[in-house]
Amino acid sequence: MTFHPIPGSSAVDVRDVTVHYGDVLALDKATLSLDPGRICGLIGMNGSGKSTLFKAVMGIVKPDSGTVRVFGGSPAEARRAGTVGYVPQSEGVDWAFPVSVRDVVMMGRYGGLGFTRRPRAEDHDAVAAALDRVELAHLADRQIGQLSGGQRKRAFVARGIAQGASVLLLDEPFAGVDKRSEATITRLLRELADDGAAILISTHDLHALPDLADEAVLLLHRVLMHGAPGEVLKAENIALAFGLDVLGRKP
Ligand SMILES: Nc1ncnc2c1ncn2[C@@H]1O[C@H](COP(=O)(O)OP(=O)(O)OP(=O)(O)O)[C@@H](O)[C@H]1O
Repeated sequence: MTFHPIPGSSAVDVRDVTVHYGDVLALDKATLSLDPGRICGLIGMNGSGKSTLFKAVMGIVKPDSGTVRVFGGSPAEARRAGTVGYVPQSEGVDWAFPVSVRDVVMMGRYGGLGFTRRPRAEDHDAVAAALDRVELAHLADRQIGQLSGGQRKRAFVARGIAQGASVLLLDEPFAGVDKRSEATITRLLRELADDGAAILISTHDLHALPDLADEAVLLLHRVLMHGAPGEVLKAENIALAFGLDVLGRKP
């Protein structure tokens, strides 16, 4: 693979990034950087640009202006090299697709090569280890759609683990997820961060954030605020991002 990380650079560096879809402004000079070993919660209302930010970090959406760097290099190359892992929103996945849980996790091993390469012993070992880590080894042969919401998320986290991603992007990982899966995913993410991964999580679950994240970002097309979760989650700051008064005061 042709990805060459630059030592000492941030895991993710998004600088002054603007993205339009036609006339719709999705990101407006968004600036954000994230270091290895850190978990960052991304908070913003529907349509505030969270998924677009993820797509920019994956090199799938090209900014109109501004720059995105992953470990100092090109985001698309980082994704193709397996450096960036993605746990999609449930809505974005075709759950009827005829693949097993093991197949989904194996996809993390193929990178840009597609399915033309036969898995080697080391690929099988990495997949088995990742399934163990998310506590899904016993369900490896099930079709992916035959898992609960939380188990599906864990399967995609396992894909990121199997590919050895150093940047993990999770889009609403706790939506429709039972408490056990939430606890497993939270514990795993902390372990992955302790191993040096940089983790960006979009979530509407504001209560879970202080236990989950080291830092938080409020997004409303722009980055309104980036800091410690306790500070970012203050009612007046949340009100700014969501355009409402969460304390119930009259404007
Ligand atoms: N492919 C697209 N074509 C046109 N407009 C788009 C497209 N994708 C996103 N948008 C628009 O860009 C803006 C940002 O969308 P985005 O999906 O990034 O927000 P989000 O914060 O992830 O929302 P949600 O919480 O609902 O998932 C929205 O106004 C959305 O309607």
